[in-house]
Amino acid sequence: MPSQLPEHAVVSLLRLCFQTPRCQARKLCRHTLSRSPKRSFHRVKQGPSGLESQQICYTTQDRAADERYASPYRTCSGSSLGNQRGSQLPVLAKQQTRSYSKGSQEPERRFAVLGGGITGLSSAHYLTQELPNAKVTIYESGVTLGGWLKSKYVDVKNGRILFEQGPRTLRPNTPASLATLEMIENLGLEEELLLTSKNSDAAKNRFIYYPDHLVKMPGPGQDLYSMIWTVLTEPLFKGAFRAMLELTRDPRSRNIEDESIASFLNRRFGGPEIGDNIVSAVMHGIYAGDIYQLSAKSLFRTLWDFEVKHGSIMEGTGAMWNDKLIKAKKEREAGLPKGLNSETEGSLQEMMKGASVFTFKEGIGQLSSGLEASLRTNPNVEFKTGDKVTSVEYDAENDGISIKTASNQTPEKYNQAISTISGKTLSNLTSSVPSLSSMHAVTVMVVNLYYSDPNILPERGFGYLIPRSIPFEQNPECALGVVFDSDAVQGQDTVPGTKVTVMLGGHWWDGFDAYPDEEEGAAMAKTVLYRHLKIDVEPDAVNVGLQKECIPQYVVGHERRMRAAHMELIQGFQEKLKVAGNSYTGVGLNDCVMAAKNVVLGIKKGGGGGTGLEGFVRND
Ligand SMILES: C=Cc1c2[nH]c(c1C)Cc1[nH]c(c(CCC(=O)O)c1C)Cc1[nH]c(c(C)c1CCC(=O)O)Cc1[nH]c(c(C)c1C=C)C2
Repeated sequence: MPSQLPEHAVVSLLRLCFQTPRCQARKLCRHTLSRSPKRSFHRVKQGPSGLESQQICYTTQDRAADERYASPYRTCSGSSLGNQRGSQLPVLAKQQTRSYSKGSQEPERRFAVLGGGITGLSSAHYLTQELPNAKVTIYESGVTLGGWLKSKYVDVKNGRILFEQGPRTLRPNTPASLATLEMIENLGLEEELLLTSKNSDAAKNRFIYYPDHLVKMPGPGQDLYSMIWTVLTEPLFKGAFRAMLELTRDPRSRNIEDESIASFLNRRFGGPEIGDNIVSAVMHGIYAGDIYQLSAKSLFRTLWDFEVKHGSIMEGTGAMWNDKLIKAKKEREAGLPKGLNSETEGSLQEMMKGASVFTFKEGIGQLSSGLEASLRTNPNVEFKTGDKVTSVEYDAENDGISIKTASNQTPEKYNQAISTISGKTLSNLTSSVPSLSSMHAVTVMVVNLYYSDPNILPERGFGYLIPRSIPFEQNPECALGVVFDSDAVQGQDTVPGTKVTVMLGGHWWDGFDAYPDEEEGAAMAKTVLYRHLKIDVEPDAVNVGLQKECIPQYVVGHERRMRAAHMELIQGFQEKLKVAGNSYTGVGLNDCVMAAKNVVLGIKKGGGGGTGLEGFVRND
């Protein structure tokens, strides 16, 4: 019996849905939630950094021991590992920075980078690499750098464990990952990498909770018979066979400029089940967002284009697989290993070919701390932290940018600036980009839990997601999903055990003006784990963080809004202000690094250099 049969068309479609969008792209779709639990929690305190985030951690052995937080590895509020390492300027293993270009005769130019998160640090990195005579000032309103990358060690009995409050892993084998891998090599961080194998449980097993149990998603390596059995017997796949008729449905009318993911899937698959049950879960796991608001054109670009180009999504998917098979055959005939060519041989890319995801030995924060450490050794780079930018204006006299901060009302002048702060925040600093003012981002409460028992999970895998179709009574906590961290990444903790992260809120908390506090969040997470996984033991360590407005939502009309913002940046700033970051061209970490690189390459190329949003113009 063959164990690796070619993938079924439906499975191919699902995998496409699981791809990180390579989004390029105002009408806000009507909020069609059948339920919107407007619970009121008491207001949380403001976090100390510019990002509105708040954390508390305690162990069940010693919750009240506040003095624990004196240790940098245990400090809760904003002192992530990455930040802590960076602020002490550690000598990273093999820390080195190789130049991309040498001996440049470039005139000295002053650049401002707004935001000290991963996009800001990457932008500064590329500016120093590509334009060696650039003087770079990084503005960060918080006191620490690294943005949403928040890795933190917590002491537990007999050892320490790593908790991630933001992104935890990166995908290595996507076009967007190339820039990140190149940057990792450039920073000399290769030896710090931790890879999760494609053969691991985490790579093979991803679950959706529906209606009252975990259902394994069909994926590579699964045999066709068990896939068919799952699709036939699990209520999760209701509507899958009707979905086959997609092939026979007419493509959309040219008048539809964009629509919500729910509307797109409903139209193509003849009912809401696939969207509400499967796709809504996946969108919870990437955007913590609502498929009735998120843009199909922006986030499902490939499928969106298939509909028009091939007449149906299924036909497009078939054609795509055919092209892939032809390409693989050609590569085989040329004697090259799968997916590689002579340029990638021996590189990190080759090393990554067996990996499903990767991170660093001391957490994802090592990337930002590595960048920060490298930038701090560069005399051309200046950091301005703990000071809020209050205005960004076009400086007509010098054809540049002038920036004011809370502590300095005398404008600082720059030749150009790269804004990596959220689109909405930027629109509040200038009257020239009104199109970004309606951008919205969701808030997620992230609850990390550690149990010393390594065998309490009923299944091994990456974790599970919870679709919108789970009734409120069964998910009053508004849980989005649970990551099985101890399976997803191995090698970061010094003691065995089970580590999970429960994510709460997202779009379910849209419109809330107060959120659960840390104790409530911890209690809610434990209730979720009991209801879904029957975990009834107390965790040995808990770490709760409220990540305010952490994931921008690319809602219907995102492309049009980005095109308008592009024009506004040209008109209002003569292309001297560029934008990059998760508000625009993808919410993933890889997307952010790639956006930073593209913006800097645009500047290097000369001319206007673009705005960072020119892809939306070409894309239409
Ligand atoms: C349950 C909530 C969330 C989980 N992760 C995130 C949320 C809101 C955030 C997130 N996850 C991904 C991204 C994109 C990052 C990138 O690619 O660099 C973000 C911002 C990746 C991702 N996670 C899942 C999928 C299908 C993807 C797309 C890329 C990929 O295939 O890796 C699934 C997933 N996320 C979570 C769980 C529990 C889960 C699946 C079981 C947690």
